Amino acid sequence: MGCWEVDSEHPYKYGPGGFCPIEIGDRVADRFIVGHKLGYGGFATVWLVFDEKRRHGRYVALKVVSADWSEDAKFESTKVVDPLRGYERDNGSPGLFVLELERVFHTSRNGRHLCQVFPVLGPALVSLNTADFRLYPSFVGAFAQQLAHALDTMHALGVCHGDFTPSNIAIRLAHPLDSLTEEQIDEIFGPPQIQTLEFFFPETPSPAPEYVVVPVDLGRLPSSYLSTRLCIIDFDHAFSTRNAPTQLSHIPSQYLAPENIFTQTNGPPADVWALGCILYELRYPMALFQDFMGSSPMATASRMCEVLGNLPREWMAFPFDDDYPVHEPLQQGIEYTTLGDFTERNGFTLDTEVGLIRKPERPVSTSKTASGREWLCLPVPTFWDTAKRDEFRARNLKLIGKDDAALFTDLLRKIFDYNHQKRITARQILAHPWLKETSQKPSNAGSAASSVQNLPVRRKPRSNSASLHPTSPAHRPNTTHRSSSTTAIPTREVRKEREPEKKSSGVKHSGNEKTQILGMTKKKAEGQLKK
Ligand SMILES: Nc1ncnc2c1ncn2[C@@H]1O[C@H](COP(=O)(O)OP(=O)(O)OP(=O)(O)O)[C@@H](O)[C@H]1O
Repeated sequence: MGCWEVDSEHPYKYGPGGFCPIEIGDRVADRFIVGHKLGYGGFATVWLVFDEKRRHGRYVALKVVSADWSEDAKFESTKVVDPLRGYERDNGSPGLFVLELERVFHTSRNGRHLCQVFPVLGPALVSLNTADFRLYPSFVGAFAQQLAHALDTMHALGVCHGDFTPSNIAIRLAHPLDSLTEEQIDEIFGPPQIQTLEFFFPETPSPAPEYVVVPVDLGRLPSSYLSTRLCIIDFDHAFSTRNAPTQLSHIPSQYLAPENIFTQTNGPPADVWALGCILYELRYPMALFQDFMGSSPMATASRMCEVLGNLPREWMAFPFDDDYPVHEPLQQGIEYTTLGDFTERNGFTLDTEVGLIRKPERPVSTSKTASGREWLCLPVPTFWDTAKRDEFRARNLKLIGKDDAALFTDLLRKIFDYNHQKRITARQILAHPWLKETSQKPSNAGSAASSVQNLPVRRKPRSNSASLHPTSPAHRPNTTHRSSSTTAIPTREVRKEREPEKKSSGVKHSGNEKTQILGMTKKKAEGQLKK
């Protein structure tokens, strides 16, 4: 298929049993009119839809699951999350966990798709700390506290998330979008951006839509629409702590816990490991165990060795085939690799990695109409000129202090214990001094109870971001920069160049010239395609 650089699901996801072909303006399940794309994952596409029946409001998020994954046996997890549903009911909403409001089915030429109705949420964490945007430190402590609390609650209720990543954590809206007209929503998000697929699917009828859509940047919502509360989504891979599966986790490689890679063990400690990865990513725009050369369990394990020191001896000698651990009997004639063969070290230990964290300075703003992204993040322009980049950093991105670094490293070391039985629990994380320090700073933006008035004061933005037409550079979609070098030694600088590759939800999209811009309705879309 070749490389696919557009920020959308890969076209190969479409086919019998695969993703549901959906275009802007389509009517799904005889009821939902598709307005914009909100996101995509390995199993589904998620859309901002207008609900003709308005059972849960005018706009909802519709997650349309691939046909094979929609079969009864594969959404068993809904029973698993019953304790979370009960918790939400007892503790009032909106709460920590976002569970489906309703489910319907839709039949496409690729099969029968489960469509889950959810409330519309704000930006996912994955889009808040990237090469182009840095989350203000005032949010870091509050978010860390909420995440540890969510995990602690889940584990206390006997549920493991199993896919705890920055893509599955989102900011709740302060209030629904329902007072906005479709035109106002279009003004906020701009016209949908698409990539046509005729090259991939010359046959008719094609199993794919005519084009795929780049997800909107939910950070373009005015800040008044965003709360400071995080919530956890996507419980598709959740399981009961009493019945943990023995298998390689579905979680993306860079969040895999070592015991999962080497012994297929799943459970609360693996969620905690993933939380450690997320805490680091709240502060640094790159995954800690993301290898420069690519994403796989072996690449992750080798990064663990680099950052944390060698794994136990038996794991260093564990066989991998094609970068995946081999848990079946070994076969003759196959050349397996082991981590023992991996000797490369570039000196990036946990201490040096944490020492590289820079805090963005918050420009003070009082404007409530600034875009959510401006309120949450410092935009970082792309500098090709090193002097300019250094000047920008010196002015806006300050290295974290020694005390902060020492406390944060201490917490991460306790989380990244290779022995999952000795690993700190979510509850113990809540009591760790780093969390206490950072979540109680006076400038803090978001204890669960804080309101917009308690937030740090903000200076009026330089641009006309008060309008519903976001025009500042921070609002414009960014072009993903990809390093063409795959042979260079993975120095920190080179890895930074590659930062944008890992985050692909909501904000970034390819600079591919063929990506087109469309209006909201299908009619408009068709008109553009004919041009
Ligand atoms: N209710 C929502 N409101 C806004 N955006 C959403 C909502 N639900 C999901 N999204 C966006 O869609 C993306 C994909 O959703 P989700 O993680 O549920 O799909 P998935 O196919 O199950 O993903 P995965 O590969 O992680 O299992 C999310 O990362 C998020 O950016």
